[in-house]
This record gives sequence, structure tokens and C-alpha cells, in this order.
Amino acid sequence: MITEIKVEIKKLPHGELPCYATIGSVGMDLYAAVDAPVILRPLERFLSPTGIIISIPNGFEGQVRPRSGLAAKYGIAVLNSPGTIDSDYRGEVKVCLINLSDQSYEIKEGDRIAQILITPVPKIIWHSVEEFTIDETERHTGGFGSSDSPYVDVAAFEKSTLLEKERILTQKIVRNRTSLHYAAIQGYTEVAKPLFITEYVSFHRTI
Ligand SMILES: O=c1ccn([C@H]2C[C@H](O)[C@@H](COP(=O)(O)OP(=O)(O)OP(=O)(O)O)O2)c(=O)[nH]1
Repeated sequence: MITEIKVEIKKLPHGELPCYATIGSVGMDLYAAVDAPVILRPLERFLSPTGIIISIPNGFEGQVRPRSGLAAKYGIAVLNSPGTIDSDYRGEVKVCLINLSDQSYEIKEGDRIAQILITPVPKIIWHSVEEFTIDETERHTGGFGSSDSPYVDVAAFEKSTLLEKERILTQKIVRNRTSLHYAAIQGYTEVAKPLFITEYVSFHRTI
């Protein structure tokens, strides 16, 4: 089912209405509303006008995203991707382009330089707590590439609670037998055993 939402738009003299390139496109192309061609040298950036002003309904945002063709073929990216268009913004929509290639790139009037999506955004009301309702998660505090390593962080493992040890072992056994090995060596076999039966079997089935 397709939901249609009316969004008010003003087309400036130099602008063109963004439109969907195909029936199934989710982003609408934004056009460069430049008076004269602009040469973007390598690593140069340019805030391109688009010639449109939009009034996004409250509860929605505009996202300015790059076009993959421009990126893949010419190294042209949207620097602040995705650009955020606030619902209370009444200025001209602009696109901050950057040339990440080693060749100059020419932007001409009417070029399709980016795409815009209007998407719903819930209003968040912070609810301060001392403890989270759901505190134990598979990721826990891991981030920034933590899931890359198949090995148990020994120091962190030693310091963790039994519940955390179970969590670490569950994750690591599925990825790599080293942690199970470690658990057995360190005498954590009671923890590892029930996990061994379920996780180790499924590990072997998936490889
Ligand atoms: O790619 C973009 C990003 C932003 N804007 C406009 C609409 C947006 O509502 C306004 C502010 O953008 P943002 O909040 O990202 O910028 P800021 O640096 O935080 O500025 P401000 O202090 O004005 O919010 O600039 C654009 O036209 N194109």
C-alpha cells in the first residue's frame, strides 16, 4: 500500500520540482540550480542551490542523499550525507557536494545532483532512568568494530559476572571455537557446557 503525503513546495525561478526517476524510486532527484557551470576540483566542495523551498509537515524530515551513479562514476558525494531538512526550515534546499576523485567535475544547470526523501520521524521524549528496563543485550557496550574480533577479551571476561560470561561465550562460540577452548582451559566448562550443546552444534551445522 502506498501512502501519499502532500508537501507544499515553492519553485524559485531557477528551480525545478524534484521528481521520481522511476515508479519505484524512493528518492526524488534534486537539480542543480546554478546560473553558470561550476567546476569542482579534486577535494573541492560546493553548496549547490536547488531552486526549491519546501514546507515539510511536522513529524517528518527531509533527507538529502547522494546519487550512487555520481559517486561510483565520478567520486561526487554529499559531504554531510544525509543532509537534514528540518520541518521548520523555509530557506532554499541546498546540497553540499564534494569531489572525492582526482579529476575535476563540472556541474551544469539542471544536473541531477542528489535525491531527497521525506520520511516520518517520531518525536522523542527523554525518560531519565537509573536502570534500563532491558539492560542485557547481545551487543551490550560493544561498538566500533567490537563484533570483528572472534576472540574473547580475557581481561574483560575475568571481570564479568556469570551472566555476562554466558553472554560472551554464547556470542564467541558461534563465531569461533577459540573462546570455547579458552572457557574449558580456564575452568568455565560449567558455563560453557549447556552452551556447548546448543551453540557448538549449530556452529558446526552452519560451517
Ligand atoms: O543538506 C542540507 C542540510 C541542511 N539544509 C538546511 C535545512 C536544514 O533545516 C538547515 C539546517 O541544517 P542542519 O541542522 O543540518 O545545520 P546546522 O549546521 O545544525 O545549522 P542550524 O544551526 O541552522 O540548525 O539547513 C539544507 O538545505 N541542505
